[in-house]
Amino acid sequence: MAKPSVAVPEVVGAASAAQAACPCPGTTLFPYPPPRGAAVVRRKCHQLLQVELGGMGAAGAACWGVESMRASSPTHAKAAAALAAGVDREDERAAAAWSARHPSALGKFEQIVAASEGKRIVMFLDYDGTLSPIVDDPDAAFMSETMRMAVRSVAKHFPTAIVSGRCRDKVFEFVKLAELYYAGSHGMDIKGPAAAKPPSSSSSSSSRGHAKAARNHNANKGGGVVFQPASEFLPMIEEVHARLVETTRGIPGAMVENNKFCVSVHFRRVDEKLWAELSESVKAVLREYPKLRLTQGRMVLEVRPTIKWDKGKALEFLLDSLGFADHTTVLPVYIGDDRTDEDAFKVLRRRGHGVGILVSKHPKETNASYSLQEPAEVMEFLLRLVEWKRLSRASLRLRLQ
Ligand SMILES: O=P(O)(O)OC[C@H]1O[C@H](O[C@H]2O[C@H](CO)[C@@H](O)[C@H](O)[C@H]2O)[C@H](O)[C@@H](O)[C@@H]1O
Repeated sequence: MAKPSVAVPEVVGAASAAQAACPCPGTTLFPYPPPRGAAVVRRKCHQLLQVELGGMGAAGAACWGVESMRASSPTHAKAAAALAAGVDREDERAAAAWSARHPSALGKFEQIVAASEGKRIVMFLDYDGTLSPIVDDPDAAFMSETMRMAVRSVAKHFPTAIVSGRCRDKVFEFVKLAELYYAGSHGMDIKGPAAAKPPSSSSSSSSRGHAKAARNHNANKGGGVVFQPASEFLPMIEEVHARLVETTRGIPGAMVENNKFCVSVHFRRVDEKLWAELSESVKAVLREYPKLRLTQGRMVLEVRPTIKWDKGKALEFLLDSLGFADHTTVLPVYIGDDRTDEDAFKVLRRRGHGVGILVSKHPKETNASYSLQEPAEVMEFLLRLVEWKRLSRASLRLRLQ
């Protein structure tokens, strides 16, 4: 009889309080800086709803603005100052409750590996904020050589995928490991290593759900999987990218990044006084493209197709098409820091199978079960996994002698 995949702490408390106070059913809140108690969460509700409205398409996007942009990254100077300003008792209690619900994946390492007993771990890693620290210049978000070595070691033992909002080629330039799977453009551009196992036709129910999608993918020459569910949007994204470059040209610090199937408009280096103007310019362009929607990440506005595809779908697609859908033999582990990673955490939670790990220094609404504070802890976790695997293999060899 298969063991349960992993103990998943319930998400209750502050989040529930916030959701109860919010008028939109099903709205999930991911505030930056994180609220430190239910009362704060309630006060912030309106602002946070505005953040999430970014996910409701260009029309919905018209509702949100500077407040949500201001709330979009804990690295924002004012947010950092607020966090440094002191922590009261209520804050401390809320932080402790959050840590109990999302304990450190390092502290609970034994629990996580116990859940993988008899199963193959499949590793999914976000890039920015997970493998590389958040920096001002998106083109300079380099990964350290030690992190690269850790990921390489992990990939030797476990099938490993990078799932990023970035263009796939760009994230590959940063990671530089040919042996991995890559899902770029928030999962809309998936490619496996040349020597990857060809997609199998698994018969699990979730696989059947992806049957149509899977029919669209092609085998690489070397047998790897390639899947681009938003390919029809390519010309539109090119056009919108050019329009956004043009329209934001006069706003110092604004940067428009072409991520192939989506576009990022960065405002990390834009003076806060100009955020309203920037967001208005982006929304004005998007009004002409009803098939595109606007979401928000860490100090970035993200323009993407309205198709129902996200990092969660990419995770399911990879699991299903590579023959890793069977929860009795596979344990997916997903590590990410951003709102877009929540789609993947939700999938793991819904399947009741797998380990979601949020990278965040601060309490933050999440569907992940565990937490790690920063990329340095991600690296430590990866190295511990490698060491654990090495030791368990060695002990198995001894037992077989
Ligand atoms: O899914 P991810 O791999 O986390 O990609 C999400 C976005 O990451 C990048 O932007 C973020 O990181 C930059 C570098 O640290 C930072 O300057 C920016 O403020 C962050 O939002 C990337 O540039 C975006 O295109 C991705 O959508």
